Amino acid sequence: MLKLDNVTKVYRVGAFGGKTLTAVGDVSFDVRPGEVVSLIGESGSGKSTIGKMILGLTPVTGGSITLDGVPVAPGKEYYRHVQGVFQDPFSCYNPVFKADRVFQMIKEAYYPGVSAKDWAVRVNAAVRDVRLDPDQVLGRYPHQLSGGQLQRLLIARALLLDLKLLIADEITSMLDASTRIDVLNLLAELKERGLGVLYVTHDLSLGTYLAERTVVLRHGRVVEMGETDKVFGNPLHPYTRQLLAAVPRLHASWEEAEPVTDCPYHRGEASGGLFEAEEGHFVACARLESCPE
Ligand SMILES: Nc1ncnc2c1ncn2[C@@H]1O[C@H](COP(=O)(O)OP(=O)(O)OP(=O)(O)O)[C@@H](O)[C@H]1O
Repeated sequence: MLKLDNVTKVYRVGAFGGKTLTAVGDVSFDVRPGEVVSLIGESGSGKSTIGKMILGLTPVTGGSITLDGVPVAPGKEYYRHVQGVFQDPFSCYNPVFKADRVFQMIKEAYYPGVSAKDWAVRVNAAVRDVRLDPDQVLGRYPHQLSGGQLQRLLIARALLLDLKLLIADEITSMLDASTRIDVLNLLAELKERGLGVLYVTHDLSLGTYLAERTVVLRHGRVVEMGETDKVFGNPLHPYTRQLLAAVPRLHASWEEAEPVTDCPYHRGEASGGLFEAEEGHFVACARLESCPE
C-alpha cells in the first residue's frame, strides 16, 4: 500500500531562489492494492508534484511517503514496483530507436539473465495484455505509431515488472475520446490484477469513471476526499461543487457554482485539517487560509 502522511513540498522560486512556494501542503492519503484513486485539481494545484515525489523524482520537504511501510527509495528495486506513465508518450521514446527498445531497456536493467527467446515471449504477452498486436507495433519507430499505441506500450512495459503501483499522470489528455476510454478500461483491468493506480487528472469525468476513491486538491491542499460516489454524489466543499458545475453537459448551459462564502467545516478534526463529514468522506475548511482556529 502507498501511504502519504502529511506530505509537504516547498519549492525555492524567484531570483536566486530567494522566495518559497508551497506546492503541496500537509497532504495525506493512501492507495491500496487493486484500487484506483484519482487525484483531481486545476492546473498548478500540485498534482504532478505529488506524482513526482511518489516516483522519487523530487524529494519531499516534510512528511513521509511509504510503499508497504518502506520509505520511497529511488533506485532499481523501487522502480521494479512503482512506475509512472505521463501525458506525452512521445517524450518517453527516443525517435531514432524502434518503439520496442523500451522493452529491451527493461530486460537489460532487470532481467539480464533471461534468454532473448523467453524475453520475446514475455514482451509479446505484455503487448497483447494492452490489446495491441505485437506484429503491428513492435519494430516500428515512434512516429509510425499513434499516441494511444505508444501510451499502451508504456503500460505494457510497466507490466513486465513486478509492479505494485502505477502513477498515471494525465495519460489520456492527448488521446481522442474513444482511445481515451480504451486506455481507461485498460487501467480498470490493471486493478483487477491487484495493482494500485494513482490516476492524476484535471478532468473530473475521467476521474470518476474508474476511481474507487477521489482526492480533490486545491492550492496544494486536499479540500475533499473519500469514496468517489460520496465525493461527487454529495459534494460538500464549494470547490468540488465548482468543479462539478464546470463539467460540460449536453443541452445545459454553464451555470456558475455558488461562491465560497461560509464554511461549516472550519475546524478540521482529522489529519491535514480534514473533517469526517460522513463515513469515508472528508472535507476541509472552505476558508482554509483565513479560517479562525
Ligand atoms: N521545479 C519547480 N520549481 C518551482 N516551482 C515549481 C516546480 N514544479 C512545479 N512548481 C510549481 O508548483 C505548483 C504545482 O505545480 P504542479 O506541476 O505540481 O501542478 P499540477 O496540478 O500538476 O498542474 P498541471 O495540471 O498544470 O500540470 C505550481 O505553482 C508550479 O508552478
